[in-house]
Amino acid sequence: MTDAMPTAMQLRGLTKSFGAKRAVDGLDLAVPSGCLYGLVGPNGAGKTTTLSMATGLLRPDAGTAHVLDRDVWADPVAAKALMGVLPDGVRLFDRLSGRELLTYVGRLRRVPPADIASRSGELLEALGLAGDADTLVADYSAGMTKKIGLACALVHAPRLLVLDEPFEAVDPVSGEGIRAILRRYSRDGGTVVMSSHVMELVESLCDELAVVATGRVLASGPLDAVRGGLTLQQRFLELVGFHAGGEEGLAWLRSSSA
Ligand SMILES: Nc1ncnc2c1ncn2[C@@H]1O[C@H](COP(=O)(O)OP(=O)(O)OP(=O)(O)O)[C@@H](O)[C@H]1O
Repeated sequence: MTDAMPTAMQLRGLTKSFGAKRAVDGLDLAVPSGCLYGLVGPNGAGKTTTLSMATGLLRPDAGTAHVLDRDVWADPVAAKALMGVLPDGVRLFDRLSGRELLTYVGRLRRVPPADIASRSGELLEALGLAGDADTLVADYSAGMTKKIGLACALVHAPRLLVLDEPFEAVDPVSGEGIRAILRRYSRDGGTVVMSSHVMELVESLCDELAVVATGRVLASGPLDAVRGGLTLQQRFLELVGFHAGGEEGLAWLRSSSA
């Protein structure tokens, strides 16, 4: 990382409401180039909405999003060419096999055909999908679908990867494979922004992070600075507020009352 490198992702005052619900509330974020950046927060914190606005999938009500100095909403073609995105819950063309889907995405991204073939083979192998390369994506499990989505995000060798819950539904062996891919990608100068609920994962993988709740950043920066001597789990609970109790009203769940 050098001072000359542009900030990989810069969000300023991002805001989005759904009806009366303010999902993202003037959110600022600066992700340095070359780092593995985690976005953590409780359910409904606004992580997916933020990443959708940052990647050109959802138009903000206010604020700006830049990736590598390109304005995502003023110059979407240039900005999107620099990014690989694994969105949450977006449908893939699932009547294609894994290999066909990668070929399709590679062609859309103008990757030369010979490179698409070799990169697809390597990605399918690295993600444990080689044996299902010719199976329809519609017949993939949730974890396999996540992995082929990640392969699609990588096939054009983007400079910035934006991943919404990349480890969700993924088994531990594949998870280790994905970590290795992301570490290598970052070592080679790529930047990763990923959301996750798994604190141990963020702690072991990410250099920097932001804790988000109710659409705002509660804390951000290098991992050790955010943790402040605690585990990330402890610091997270401290920041978002842990409400113990509430289980008193569930007495009917006791199996002995059946
Ligand atoms: N399309 C939508 N229409 C209405 N409300 C929405 C929509 N998308 C998100 N929201 C609301 O915006 C808030 C933020 O949602 P978002 O999906 O961004 O949170 P999240 O941090 O990604 O949550 P999770 O960790 O549960 O995936 C929530 O209150 C959610 O109900």
